[in-house]
Amino acid sequence: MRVTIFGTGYVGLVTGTCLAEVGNDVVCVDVDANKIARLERGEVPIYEPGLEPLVRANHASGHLKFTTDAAAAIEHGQIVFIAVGTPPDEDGSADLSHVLTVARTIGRTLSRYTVVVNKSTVPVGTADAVRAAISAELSARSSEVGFDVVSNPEFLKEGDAVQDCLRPDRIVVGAESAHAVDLLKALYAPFNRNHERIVLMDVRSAELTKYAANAMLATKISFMNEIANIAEQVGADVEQVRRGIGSDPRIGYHFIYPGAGYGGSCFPKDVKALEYAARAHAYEPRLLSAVEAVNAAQKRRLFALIQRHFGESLAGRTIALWGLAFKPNTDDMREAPSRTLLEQLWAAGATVRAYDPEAAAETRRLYGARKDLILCDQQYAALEGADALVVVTEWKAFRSPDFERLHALLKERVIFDGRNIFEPKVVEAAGLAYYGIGRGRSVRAAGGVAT
Ligand SMILES: NC(=O)c1ccc[n+]([C@@H]2O[C@H](COP(=O)([O-])OP(=O)(O)OC[C@H]3O[C@@H](n4cnc5c(N)ncnc54)[C@H](O)[C@@H]3O)[C@@H](O)[C@H]2O)c1
Ligand SMILES: O=c1ccn([C@@H]2O[C@H](COP(=O)(O)OP(=O)(O)O[C@H]3O[C@H](CO)[C@@H](O)[C@H](O)[C@H]3O)[C@@H](O)[C@H]2O)c(=O)[nH]1
Repeated sequence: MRVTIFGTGYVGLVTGTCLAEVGNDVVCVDVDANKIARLERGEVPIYEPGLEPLVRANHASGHLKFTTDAAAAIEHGQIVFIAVGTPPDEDGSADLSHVLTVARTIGRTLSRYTVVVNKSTVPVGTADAVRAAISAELSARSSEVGFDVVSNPEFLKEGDAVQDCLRPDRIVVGAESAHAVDLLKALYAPFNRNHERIVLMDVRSAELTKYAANAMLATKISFMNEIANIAEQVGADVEQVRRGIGSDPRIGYHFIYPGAGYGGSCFPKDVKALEYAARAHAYEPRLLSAVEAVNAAQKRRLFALIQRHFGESLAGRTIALWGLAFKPNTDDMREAPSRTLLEQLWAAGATVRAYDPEAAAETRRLYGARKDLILCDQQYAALEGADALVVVTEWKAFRSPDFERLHALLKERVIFDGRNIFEPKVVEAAGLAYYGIGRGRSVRAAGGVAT
């Protein structure tokens, strides 16, 4: 099939590449000429495991093309995907300007029946707005070309994006047109072989399904962070509690890891956008507000533990950070808990020595050169001259460190484990003080309950 994808970010590039991989002819279009030039040279602008070789192979075979020429791209596609950003506006609502710009471009160019598929995360009613924007442009040039608008939200996770796209656990399709449904079924057939993954529904329900999924996952995390904070106060270990509740299949082991708070480009913005939409429809979303408030406080938790350990002033202290990306296997720093911690540490006068396997360049782009940030290219180099180690992102390489080396390098011999990846007893046996998230017993042993 001939497919066009607007937007070559995480969603557009991964979707386009996976569709090309199964034999479709895909044209990816972006307004960012620099990004397109890099992709043309075989450079993938994001770190996403497994993506670069697939992009290169499909580009070389001619199945995957990149362009800034929107009109030519629209001409190409039987199916045109919209996969552009929907960032939060100042009031928390989803900014639909990129989506609607693409819709207008489609309306100005369309010359034959096309199925327009919205993959961006958008509030309920956006498909109607996209349809209206295309229709207005078609009427302006007295064109009667037919088209359908379908909602097909994306559920891929950064760091696992290629696998999620090649092996989706569900493909939500919200459509009113039987012809559009048939076309999408045919397009997704290679990803839908072992059992039926397509969940068909009406357009508005599909739009809401995306927000419901992210809000549910964010709720699980905030719930668990709340339990962790209670565990800390009452002297229980949330890791034992996590295993105790996860074994109940109604609860499950997924997405109940407490930590430094959820970040990334999706959960924070999507919870806010759903809250905004609820209020716009005269419903007060009390649970969503609490999910967000718990998360905002959780992002400040590590700093509270560090400050309590060192006393009021951190001026002159050097803190080593392992992990800057919002989660492992990505270089994405959007809404990363590390950013809250960095900014709090700097405001308190501390210097940070940080190591992340992939996010150093992004950190440099965000913060520029500053003398209270030293980006190290090796995980133990971050510890040189540092008072304490803070684990912010649970990269695999951090899971089994050489604790004797940590003991030798750290001046104050204390570890703040923001992802609970270490066993407190093992750390303490190596002569280091241990603070985790919600691990009350060791918090007490190390000098008091944190508030
Ligand atoms: N990142 C994820 O893991 C993820 C997963 C599921 C859904 N989503 C949703 O998918 C959408 C895209 O997210 P993303 O992370 O891929 O965004 P992104 O910011 O990585 O990429 C968006 C791309 O769209 C391009 N763009 C903007 N306006 C354009 C236009 N008029 N024409 C062509 N290109 C244009 C930008 O230049 C950019 O390259 C968002 O709504 C997001 O919420 C993201
Ligand atoms: O038990 C957990 C699981 C995750 N997180 C944090 O939650 C955030 C988001 O993680 P994850 O969901 O793995 O990454 P995303 O790439 O943001 O993916 C989410 O957001 C995407 C964009 O909408 C959706 O498509 C995905 O289904 C959804 O998982 C990260 O900061 C994680 O550290 C926790 O704190 N505890």
